[in-house]
This record gives sequence, structure tokens and C-alpha cells, in this order.
Amino acid sequence: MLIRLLRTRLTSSRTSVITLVLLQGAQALALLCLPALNAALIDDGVLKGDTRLILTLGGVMVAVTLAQVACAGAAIHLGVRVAARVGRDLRAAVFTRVQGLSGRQLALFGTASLITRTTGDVQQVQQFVLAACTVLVSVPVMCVGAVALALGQDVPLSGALLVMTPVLAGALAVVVRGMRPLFRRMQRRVDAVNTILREQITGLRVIRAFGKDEHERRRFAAASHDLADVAVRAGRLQTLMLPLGTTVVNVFSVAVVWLGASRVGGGAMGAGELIAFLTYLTQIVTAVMSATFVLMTMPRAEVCAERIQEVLGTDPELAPPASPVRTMSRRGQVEVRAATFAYPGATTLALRGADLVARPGETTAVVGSIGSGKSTLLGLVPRLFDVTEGRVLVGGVDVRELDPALLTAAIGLVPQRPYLFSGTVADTLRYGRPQASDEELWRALEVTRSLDFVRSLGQRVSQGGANLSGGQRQRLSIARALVRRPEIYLFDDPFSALDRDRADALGAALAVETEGATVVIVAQRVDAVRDADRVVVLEAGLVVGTGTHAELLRTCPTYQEIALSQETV
Ligand SMILES: Nc1ncnc2c1ncn2[C@@H]1O[C@H](COP(=O)(O)OP(=O)(O)OP(=O)(O)O)[C@@H](O)[C@H]1O
Repeated sequence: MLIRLLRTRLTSSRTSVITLVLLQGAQALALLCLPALNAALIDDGVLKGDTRLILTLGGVMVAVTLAQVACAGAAIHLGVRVAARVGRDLRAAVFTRVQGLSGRQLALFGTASLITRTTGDVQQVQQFVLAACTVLVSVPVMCVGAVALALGQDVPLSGALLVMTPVLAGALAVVVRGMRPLFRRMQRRVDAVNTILREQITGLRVIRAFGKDEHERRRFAAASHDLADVAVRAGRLQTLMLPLGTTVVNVFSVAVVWLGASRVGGGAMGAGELIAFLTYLTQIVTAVMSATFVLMTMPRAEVCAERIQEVLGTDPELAPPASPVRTMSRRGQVEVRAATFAYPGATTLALRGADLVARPGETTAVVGSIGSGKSTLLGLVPRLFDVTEGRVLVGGVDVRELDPALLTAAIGLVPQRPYLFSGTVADTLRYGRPQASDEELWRALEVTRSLDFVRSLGQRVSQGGANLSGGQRQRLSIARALVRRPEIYLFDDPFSALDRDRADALGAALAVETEGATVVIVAQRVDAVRDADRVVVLEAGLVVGTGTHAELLRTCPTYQEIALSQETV
């Protein structure tokens, strides 16, 4: 999975990767030249007293070393760039895919896990790429080259190297294999810690209010302990690698020196050749140990690559239209036709064949008891999710076929739980229309009666609107939709945090401001929808009445019941 992921991501850096391979190969070859030169310098220069040869070979060795250092330096520099680019591209790809996923798909992964996958997991893959770029090419060249050159020095003694290399590689491979499941568990536990942390920071007020500090501390400590536990087990295996490698190497070094010394004594090989031979052995060991460090990052990177690929391989449920329609025959009109919708995993339908028509210049209200499907009905219009059966049309076009950009541009949504992004008040208001003028912003603030608190706010909104009261958040969220000046306004219970008088005043001001546009508003109070052109009454996902306030009071028992319960009759 890791290799597959990297193959697709590395294609854009092909030239850099090829240059890197060449640089790595060159620096490995340069390193391999040195022992042979050193052997000739000792056997033919030092032992025979040939000063000229010593100076010449010494000079060549210095030049080769400089070339090797230059190649290694350039390779590292390039490796850092390639790894950073892979990290950047992966993050962008995951982010883009996450943005296209439906609410259900996001819930399946979990917010905390998606954040870990976009940051921590990508970081692990990036680290592996960096390590691989700086080591992996030179290691095979070094091993094969050193064994080949050692064979040239002394064939019988090379047998030791031929046996040692696979023994060393095999022993390390066994350890690496054992680490994989541990790292998989480790990433899952990182997710668990992040989930708890996120929940606790978001729900801090509730935790304090319910005196659950100790309970939450224990919950976090347990998750953290689980993570530490698996990290220790993975760490134990990791630490095994170094002593394992050194033991194998030391055993073979002793064997080589013992055998080599008797061959030098018997005149079968020169002292310089034995020294060269030992250098080859050291080079092989250094190469294998460097590879080991890369291999240590590999199991974790592999698990992370799998998790990243899981996100990238998830096809968005809300598929974009194959051939998007770019013209609307009935601008501003919203039609919901026999819409049925079930939340995945839910045992009951949230909507059962619901109908609604909303036209420009009219206000269509949606009322119903708690959980009757009002927000779900509204969510179908901007395609927060698609109907299970039936159709939703905006401007006379099925929303599944309409160009998503046109659909978004037509709609101004005020969600039931408004979310505001951090930034200045002006940034917040311009979120849906960056080119809005200052006058338009002031006007929206005036209409929503937000001027007073905005002045005392010091112009800044914290993440999620945390420095605002519920009512202030609602007002800014309405102002944000007004600044957008859409054809269709979708208000989901926009006054729930306001008292009756303020809600009525704001409702009247909004009616003026949204004149000519299509307005669909979910409301709790029946007297707030008195003036609506049409009221749609929902009960358990079913439309049980459509008409004006007066008509429904006469004909719709559910509406009568709601009205009675609010004592407005
Ligand atoms: N994400 C979800 N997953 C599963 N079921 C859901 C989800 N969201 C809502 N539901 C269920 O769908 C039904 C309709 O919910 P919806 O939010 O549309 O009701 P509502 O009329 O807007 O309620 P309220 O008046 O409380 O805002 C409810 O029974 C609710 O439990």
C-alpha cells in the first residue's frame, strides 16, 4: 500500500527522484573505491616504500572522498525537497477528498481520526520518504558492490560475507514484521486519544457543570495508558534491532579476522588486502544498519499509508453530476417531491414522501414537533444529503443534476446550530460573498440588531463563535446569509435563542430584507408563521398539512394541537 501510494505521488517529482537515485549510486560507488585504493596504497606504496605512489593514491582518495561527500549532500538536499512535496500533496489530496464526503461518511471515520490522518499519518509517510531517499538506493549498491569487490580481494574469505549479509537481513526482517500489527494498533490508539481530547475540550463547560472532571481525567488517562502500552511494546522490538545487528556483525568480524590472519600469515593475501576486506565488511554493516533504521520507520508508515488510502479511496456519496445542468428554468423555486430519506443505520425514516413547493416572493414555513424531520427536509435543498426516494428541484432542475456551484450560489442557509469561523466580523459576514461592500455589512448588522454587541466585541470572532452568546451567534449567522443576497433563504429555526419580542422584531425586519426572494423557514412557534404564504406541517417525517395559518387551524389536527399547546388560539 505504501509503495502504491508513493508511486502515484512521486510521478510529479520523477526528475528529482531519478537525479536522487544517480547521486545515491555515485556516492555508494565512490565509497566502494576507497578500500581498494587504500589496499594498493599499503601493499604497493607503504610496504614497498614508493612515496610517489603513496602521494598519487592519497590524492585520488581525497578527490574520491570529496566527490562522495558532495553527492551525499546533494542527495540529502533533494530528498528533503521530495519528501516535503509528497507530504504537501498527500495533505492536499486528503483534505480535498474529506471536503467532498457526506456527513455520514465523515461520521464513519470520525473527526479526530480524519485530523490524525491528514496530519500525523502524512507526517509518518513523509519521514519514511526522507529516510528512503537518503539511504535505500545506496544500500543495495553498497552491499552488492562490497561483496563483489571483496570477492576480488580474496575468494575463500568472501564466503563469510556471502553468508553474513542474508543472515543479517533475515534477522532484521523478522523483527520488522512483528512491528507491523503493533503500529496499526498504535495509530488506532492515537485516534482514540484525539477523540477523547477533542470531546473533552469541546465539552469542558458541561464537564465542570456536572463535576465530571475526575471521571474525564480517568477516561483520558486510560486511553493515554493504552497508547503508551503499545508504544512500549513496539519500542522494545525496535531496540532489539540494534543489538541483533551488532551481534551478527561481531561474530562474523571475529571469524574474518581469525581466518584472514592465518591467510596473511600463509602469504595467500597481503595485509592491505585484509584491511580492505575488513573495510568492506564495515561498509556492508553500516549499509545494512542504515537500511534497518529506514525499515524501522516502514511498518508505521505502511499502516499510515493504508489509513490515508482508506480516505482517498472513499468515493463521495454525493456524487457530482456527470453532465451538470447550468440553466435554471424556474429561478428561485424550490420543489421537494415525494422525498423519502433515511439516515444510514436509523431504523425509522426521517422523511416519508414529503412534498413542499416554495416560490420567489413567498415565505414557506415548516412546523412540526421535535424530531419530525424539519431540519432534514431543509438539508435536502443544498444537498447536505440526497433523497433516498423522490426528487428535490431547485430552479426547476433536480439538485443531483444541477451544477454544484450554481446550487450553492442560489442558497443562503442559516443552520439550526450556526457555526462561525474565526476572524474579524467583516470576514465572518463576507464568508459567502467576499466582494460585499462595507455598507452592505453594516446594513446586515443593523437588520439583525447586531451593531451593539459587534462594537463591544472588538471586531473579532473566535473559532466556532465561542466568544458570542447563542443569540449573538444566530444573529451573525443570519447577517452572513443576508450579505450573500441569495435567491433562496433557508432559515432553520433561526430565532430559537431569542425571546418572543426580539424574535418577532427580527422576523419583521427579515421579511422586508428578503422581499422578492424565496424564503423557507423552520419555526417552533405557530404565531411566528401567521403571515407565511404557506405552512407545511410535518409529523414523524410525513407532511400532514399544507396551507395558510388560518386554513390549517381549521383543517389540520396536528397544527391545531401545536397551536393549542402554545396557547395561541
Ligand atoms: N445524523 C443523524 N443520524 C441518524 N438519525 C438522525 C440524524 N439526524 C437526525 N436524525 C433523526 O431524524 C429525525 C428527524 O430529525 P430532524 O433533525 O430533521 O428533526 P427536526 O424536526 O428538525 O427536530 P428539531 O425540532 O429538534 O430540530 C429524528 O428522529 C432524528 O433522531
